[in-house]
Amino acid sequence: MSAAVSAACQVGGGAGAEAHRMTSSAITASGLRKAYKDKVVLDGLDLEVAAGTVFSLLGPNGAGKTTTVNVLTTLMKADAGTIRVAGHDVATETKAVRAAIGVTGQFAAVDELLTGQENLQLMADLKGLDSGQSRRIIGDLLEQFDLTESAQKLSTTYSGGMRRKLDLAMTLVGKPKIIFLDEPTTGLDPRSRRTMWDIIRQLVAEGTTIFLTTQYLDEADRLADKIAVLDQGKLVAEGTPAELKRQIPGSHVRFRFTEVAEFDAALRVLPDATRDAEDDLILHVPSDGGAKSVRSLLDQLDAHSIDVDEFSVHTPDLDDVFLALTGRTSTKVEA
Ligand SMILES: Nc1ncnc2c1ncn2[C@@H]1O[C@H](COP(=O)(O)OP(=O)(O)OP(=O)(O)O)[C@@H](O)[C@H]1O
Repeated sequence: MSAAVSAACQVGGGAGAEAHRMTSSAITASGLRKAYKDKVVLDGLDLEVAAGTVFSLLGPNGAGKTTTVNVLTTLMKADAGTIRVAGHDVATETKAVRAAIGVTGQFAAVDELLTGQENLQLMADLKGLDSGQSRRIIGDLLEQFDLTESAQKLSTTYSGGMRRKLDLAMTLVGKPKIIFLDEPTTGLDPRSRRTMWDIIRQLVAEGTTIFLTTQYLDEADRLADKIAVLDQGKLVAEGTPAELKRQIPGSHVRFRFTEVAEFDAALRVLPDATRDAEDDLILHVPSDGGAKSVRSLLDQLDAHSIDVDEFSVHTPDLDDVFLALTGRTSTKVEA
């Protein structure tokens, strides 16, 4: 999402200027369709995001995530389908939708010629806050985002992490009920990423709804109440992280042997074992991965004097889910 897009949405938000009707669904979309000429990008999408939760939209590059966000945030018109955001129809109540949402893009909407404080002040002025209100809100946000010390410095001197935090802080000036976060931690170091996660959790604890697109599956795993996987314009799976993980083959223990003879013997002793596709000294044995089951497998090998070089327990993560559902490895996993 471009800075212009991000800025347009932020400007559109209005500090609670318009009371909006909040239902238990913050966002509902049904039959969403969008095509660029004859290329269908969203092919009858249905979405439901409960208020006060984190909803994560995952998908490979080009799946249609940004198009979905653009349509939900009024920046682009859908070809068909109905969408309600914060209780308002996106097609006919654009202003009310914009007043209820904030959008933070991958590319910061931060003005580099201004200091951190001035950027926040600009947002406060755009929202029409009086000076008392804006001083209090800006002070609180600078403190919450650990930016107080850098507040008087030009934002061009900020690190990537600080700019993203400032970008999100600017979105929060208007106290949006629903925030669209487009890849909020891409390129951040692990510490900044954790700070961002804490901020997101705190926002949700206060009742904000977060619509998160991310290329980090572990991020969706940690933050999302519900995940939807988009592939070629359709949702191929939807559920809690645990539900999605249950949809794919379960955990297993991986044994490595040093000798082919040991490997062959183990294959005879452990009837459920299967060969690794790439390494002919590795076996996989289905298991819940618990200490008891692993000990029992090791005891069986021991009883036949079979030496194991090393073993590891593998439980499915969202990467496995993504691979199983889309036939592609996702994206990136945090180091
Ligand atoms: N303005 C446009 N005109 C034509 N095709 C477009 C336009 N915008 C996007 N597309 C195409 O629509 C598809 C979906 O794009 P979109 O940006 O929504 O995907 P995405 O899931 O956000 O991808 P990424 O993870 O790479 O950002 C892609 O194939 C893209 O090339």
